[in-house]
Amino acid sequence: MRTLRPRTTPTRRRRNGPIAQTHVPFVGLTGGIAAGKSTALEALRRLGAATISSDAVVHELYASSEVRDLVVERWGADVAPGGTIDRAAVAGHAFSSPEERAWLESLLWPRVGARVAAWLEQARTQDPPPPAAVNEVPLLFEAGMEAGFDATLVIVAPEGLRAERAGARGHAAVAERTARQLSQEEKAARATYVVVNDGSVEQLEAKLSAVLAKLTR
Ligand SMILES: CC(C)(COP(=O)(O)OP(=O)(O)OC[C@H]1O[C@@H](n2cnc3c(N)ncnc32)[C@H](O)[C@@H]1O)[C@@H](O)C(=O)NCCC(=O)NCCS
Ligand SMILES: Nc1ncnc2c1ncn2[C@@H]1O[C@H](COP(=O)(O)OP(=O)(O)OP(=O)(O)O)[C@@H](O)[C@H]1O
Repeated sequence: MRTLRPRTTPTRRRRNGPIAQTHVPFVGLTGGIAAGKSTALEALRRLGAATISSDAVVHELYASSEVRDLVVERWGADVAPGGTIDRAAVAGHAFSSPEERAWLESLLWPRVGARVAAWLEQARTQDPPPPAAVNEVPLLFEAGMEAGFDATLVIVAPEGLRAERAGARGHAAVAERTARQLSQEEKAARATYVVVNDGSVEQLEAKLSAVLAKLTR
């Protein structure tokens, strides 16, 4: 995927002072299935960060006729009953073979990258600047995207808790998705920051607040 760093560092005029250089760190948030990525992203939003989820962008893209029509052309009208994409049906095709999965990823990832780049440019003009601009990207390391971020943050959770939460979700093809992902340990080893989500949401938020403090120090 493309690098999302801006070409210039924005400048900002302080209310009673000279022009200040600001740099809003661009943070990639990732983790395994049901580790708590979205819960962490929401907590970071409450803590003042600008946030965007690549999963949510993918879901928006399916609502566009361009993406819907390309998916229907490949896998047939059954994946969009009544003209609306059925993501479980798409998952059934996408995870049926590495070729089908690669086709879907090559369709979506460049479009997600373009939307995130536009969002980042906008987030960096916010006044006051947010403490960080955080992008939740499930396949951050698998896609080799880490160089595009100022820092990466991995959410990990005990395997049992994750399995329980993933089961409750009812996603299609969970085993096939997991097989395409690095293990939690591998993700954690590559990360700038690791947060263990093994307590309450409030405890998770406190740990994320400490990470934000380190980022902005
Ligand atoms: C397969 C799809 C239709 C399933 O939709 P669904 O609503 O069931 O799941 P959702 O999009 O919310 O994703 C949930 C989780 O599944 C896992 N997952 C999604 N896509 C992939 C993938 N290509 N490989 C491995 N795991 C994946 C991630 O852990 C993600 O957080 C959808 O995930 C998709 O279009 N994926 C391909 C694009 C992609 O790679 N997205 C992830 C990074 S941008
Ligand atoms: N600390 C926590 N306490 C209680 N429930 C939690 C906690 N963290 C996450 N959950 C719950 O676990 C489920 C999975 O969390 P979440 O959706 O944040 O994970 P995810 O990594 O984004 O999942 P996915 O891979 O499906 O996109 C959700 O129902 C969420 O509400």
